[in-house]
Amino acid sequence: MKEEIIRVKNLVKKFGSFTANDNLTFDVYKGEVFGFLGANGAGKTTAIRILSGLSSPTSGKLNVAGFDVYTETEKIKKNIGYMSQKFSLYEDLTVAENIRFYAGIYGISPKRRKEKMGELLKKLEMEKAKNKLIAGLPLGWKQKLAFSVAVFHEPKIVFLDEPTGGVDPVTRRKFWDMIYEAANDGITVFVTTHYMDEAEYCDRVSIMDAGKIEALDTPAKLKEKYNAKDMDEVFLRIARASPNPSEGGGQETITNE
Ligand SMILES: Nc1ncnc2c1ncn2[C@@H]1O[C@H](COP(=O)(O)OP(=O)(O)OP(=O)(O)O)[C@@H](O)[C@H]1O
Repeated sequence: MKEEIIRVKNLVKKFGSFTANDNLTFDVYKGEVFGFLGANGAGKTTAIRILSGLSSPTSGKLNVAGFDVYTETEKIKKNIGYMSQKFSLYEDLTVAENIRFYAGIYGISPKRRKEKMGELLKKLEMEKAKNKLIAGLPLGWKQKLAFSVAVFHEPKIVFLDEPTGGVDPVTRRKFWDMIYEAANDGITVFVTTHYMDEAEYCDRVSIMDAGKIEALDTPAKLKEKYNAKDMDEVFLRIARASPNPSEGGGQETITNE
């Protein structure tokens, strides 16, 4: 039996008279890798911020990891991890300082933190970079570390908002190995991406356009339904460019390299 770990019913988020999330209804199952796709400005980050307890919905019924998004945001924050392309690590702190900082936020004991930090640095092959400032690290390393820090406290769900932006395909593939590893450990992965090859790696994919979910299914079923050879074709049939290019809009689908 599939168990819903995220339940969203009729989510509406308005900014003034503008509707960024227009009546979204969907569930995410425990342990799945759920792709949350849409063109720039479709409303993905807005929904992720709400699901992470960082912003309030205008209306709708939402439950994340067993907690209500209106009244139990602190509990939600303890049970999730969050990584965005724009905000993740502190550039002016070292690798070890960042790990310590996030472990502290999530209430991990110093003993456990020490053990886990050793394991993590070994796994990432970053033992020698332990005392280096984040600012000087290659982007691919930063992303791997940001992801590891986001799941350091073994959350039930990790939200990844465009985690692989700007890195080469090989680094992206390696990043996805880490995503699968987390999913195998039982962490539900909720991920946004503009890379359509990554959409193929997801168990299920939702595609948003102008604040609405236009399609939601497995990549195989979506390709069948839209008679498309790949997810890039599916995406282009569904998603349009943002209506307001000054808000970072415009189509930005990145196809398979
Ligand atoms: N705080 C805010 N106030 C007003 N409008 C906002 C606010 N936050 C987001 N928006 C608008 O809501 C819409 C959806 O934005 P959102 O960032 O959720 O899109 P997105 O799908 O994540 O896009 P991208 O792929 O570019 O990250 C955009 O038109 C954006 O300008």
